[in-house]
Amino acid sequence: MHILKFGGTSVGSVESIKQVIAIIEQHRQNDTSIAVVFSAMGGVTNQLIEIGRMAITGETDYMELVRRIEDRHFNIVKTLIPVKEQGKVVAHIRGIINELEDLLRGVSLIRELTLRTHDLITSFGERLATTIIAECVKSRGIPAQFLDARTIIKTDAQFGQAGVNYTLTNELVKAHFDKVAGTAGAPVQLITGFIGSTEKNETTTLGRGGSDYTASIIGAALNADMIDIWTDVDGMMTADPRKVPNAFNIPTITYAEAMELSHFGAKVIYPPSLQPAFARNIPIRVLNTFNPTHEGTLVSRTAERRQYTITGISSIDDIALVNVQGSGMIGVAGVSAKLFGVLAAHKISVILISQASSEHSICFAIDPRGAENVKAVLDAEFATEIAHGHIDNIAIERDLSVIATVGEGMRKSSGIAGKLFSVLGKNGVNIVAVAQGSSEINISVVINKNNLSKALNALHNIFFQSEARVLNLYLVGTGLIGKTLLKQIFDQNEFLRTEKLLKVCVVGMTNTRKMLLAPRGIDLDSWQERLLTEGVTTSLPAFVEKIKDYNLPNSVFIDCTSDKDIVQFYESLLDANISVVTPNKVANSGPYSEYRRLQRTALNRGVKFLYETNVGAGLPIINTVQGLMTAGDRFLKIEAILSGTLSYIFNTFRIGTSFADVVREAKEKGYTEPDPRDDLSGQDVARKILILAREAGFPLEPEDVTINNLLPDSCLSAPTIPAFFDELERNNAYFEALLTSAETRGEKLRFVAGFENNKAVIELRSVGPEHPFYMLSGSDNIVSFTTERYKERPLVIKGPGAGAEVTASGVFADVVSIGSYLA
Ligand SMILES: NC(=O)C1=CN([C@@H]2O[C@H](COP(=O)(O)OP(=O)(O)OC[C@H]3O[C@@H](n4cnc5c(N)ncnc54)[C@H](O)[C@@H]3O)[C@@H](O)[C@H]2O)C=CC1
Ligand SMILES: N[C@@H](CC=O)C(=O)O
Ligand code: NA
Repeated sequence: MHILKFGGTSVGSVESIKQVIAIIEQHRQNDTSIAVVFSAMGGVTNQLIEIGRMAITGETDYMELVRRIEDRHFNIVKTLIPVKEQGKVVAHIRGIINELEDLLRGVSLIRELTLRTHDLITSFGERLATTIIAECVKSRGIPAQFLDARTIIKTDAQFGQAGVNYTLTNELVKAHFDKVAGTAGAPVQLITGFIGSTEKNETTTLGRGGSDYTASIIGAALNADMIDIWTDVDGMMTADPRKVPNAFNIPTITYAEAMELSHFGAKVIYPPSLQPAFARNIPIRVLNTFNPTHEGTLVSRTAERRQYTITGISSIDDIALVNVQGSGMIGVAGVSAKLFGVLAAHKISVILISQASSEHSICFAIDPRGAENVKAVLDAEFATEIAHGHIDNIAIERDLSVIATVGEGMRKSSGIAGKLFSVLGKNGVNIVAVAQGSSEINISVVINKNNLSKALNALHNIFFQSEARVLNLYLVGTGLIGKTLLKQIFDQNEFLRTEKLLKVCVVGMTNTRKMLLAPRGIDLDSWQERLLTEGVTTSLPAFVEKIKDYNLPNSVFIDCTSDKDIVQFYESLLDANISVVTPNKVANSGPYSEYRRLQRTALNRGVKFLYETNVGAGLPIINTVQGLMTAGDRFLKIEAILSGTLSYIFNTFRIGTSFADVVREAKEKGYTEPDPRDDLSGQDVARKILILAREAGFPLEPEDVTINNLLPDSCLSAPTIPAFFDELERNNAYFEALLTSAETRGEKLRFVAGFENNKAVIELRSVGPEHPFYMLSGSDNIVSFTTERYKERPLVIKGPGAGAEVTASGVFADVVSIGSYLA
């Protein structure tokens, strides 16, 4: 025997009922013997409750609502039952509605609605729906029979949530089905869900999940092979898809997992109502009436081997935490008995409990609507202990959520809690309380409500690993480097997704004109167009505020500008657990205290502040220095060529050519700063040697760097970029003279930065063929580190140190390393 149960949405409309009939026909064709349980048409139970309420208050419009229910049912008859049979069915329905109307007239006369009558009124929903569907099924030539569950499910008289008399019920169910099996044609039993009756034949209802309960009771009594719960979603999902867009279907789940998940708000099924089936080890499938070929979710005693260690993540979005604490609780037996005793006596349901082994405090989560009441109750109950100072005041904390990570797989593997706390920590989600039952299949954490979505998505992303981890990027600056970076991300995304399980998603971008924020991602093959058409006028403060508001997990802010003002936002971004990656040297080359503060903030927040491209573009210079420092080496001397622009210029400039033109070429090749005066003035190199010295452990200030000028004063003081180029033209002879003097000695011009004995000096030198800096070409940078461990021969890094591709690539590598760190 196979039991099918269809919920309210499955029987809510003409179309869905057609679908239901098709599913029943399918089973008949497959020759499975079935019994089918139905809920009321979607919304009808609530309408009946409302009608009852109106009837006692004497509001007469309730008849209008009754008419609406009647019409909805008549409409099914008119569309799904052949005309010649309609009269009979309409009369039948009318008869049932008359009975309801008589009952309501009684209620409105005596102005009283007992729970008993309330149950009777609500029973009409299932009775009407099942009656009609039975007629529809029969009119299709399928042998079928309406079965009023009140004749087989016997309960006590606890109206509203009646307790089932299993002994009697099981007997009646078996007897009925035995009798049906002996009947010619063995008609399919179409059964009203949700209702039963007392021994005195008074109508009762079975409480929450009532129709599932009916299916479960009958399935258990008949020892069914399977129970199918037909609903309007493709089974249970790894998380609520409204909160976690990447959630997906769970093919198999155990009873225990289903129970834990549903306690934490996953509402597809209500497992307590399936208890009779669980007890008999009857598998239950959750299926979608509107997508009947989908495999749905199989709930059974043991789940098959899983790909993931956890099965699902669920949450209760709004809870309050009650904290009872005090020195008088330590080692005193009976405090928790008293506490939970009084909560039970006041019918206060506790969602989660946590007590540390110090016994100094117990905290528990409750529905926030009851928080005031709980406080009053506990204040009264513990008045003496509070007065004597044994217990501090009872404290209530609000605006919290609880997230439950559930899975049988957690029982056997270590590191799950570590992963969970680590991912929340790296995303700046503070954990207010934790609970793990000894069954080990649920770890619950209480967090601030405003972090709920971020936490759910971050956890889902990390635990369901075959799904790529998402990095959410916000890019400021879509100039040379920014644009190249976007292109590189676009080209590399597929590789990162498949090979590194990393999904890099650009969710915001801005330049000086327009900004665009799109938490669902911006397509990188058309970002220019989107920024132009959908972007709004740039406001950096607004952009940053929005980033914080979105509170997306694994967020990275990328500054691809050379702007000085933007730097002021770094600290607050890091503070909000957003990593920062930048080629912009401004932040790291201001006052030492500011440099230090950013480092500290990132460290304290567990996020990253990365700037490999501050020195030597994509060359691994900063990482190398940091690596040596971490390993305890000490820096003695740094000597370097750190300007790609100046390297290019001195490798290209020849007597008889225009120095200004060579500078223009460097700019066109993407080597210069947005303002090339920064390069030629030595400013850019000064920043770099300062940053290197700081990374090497020396707290230098900008004024500790001496720049021996390369340019004549008139060039240095040029007020605009065009004026600067004019001055360069005018001073061509000066540059030729520099070059000639070097060449006559067989040397080359090099703009060298040096750091030794706490002093940094930058100057133009001419070096001979024996010098390691002689053999450079193009935009090459070179840096030579003499350290305690690299004393005899220095550690040297050399290669192109400027240009769009190599710089963007260095920025990209920083971004990807954050992806690995977060994983
Ligand atoms: N070119 C190279 O080889 C290297 C460059 N860098 C650094 O990369 C950074 C970017 O350089 P480029 O791309 O060449 O500059 P760029 O001038 O081509 O682009 C700068 C972008 O930033 C935007 N921007 C500037 N201020 C802004 C603000 N306040 N709000 C929003 N957007 C703003 C501009 O609209 C533009 O889109 C600079 O800091 C530079 O020092 C670092 C290493 C190497
Ligand atoms: N303008 C810089 C670019 C890298 O920082 C240079 O020329 O080196
Ligand atoms: Na670098």
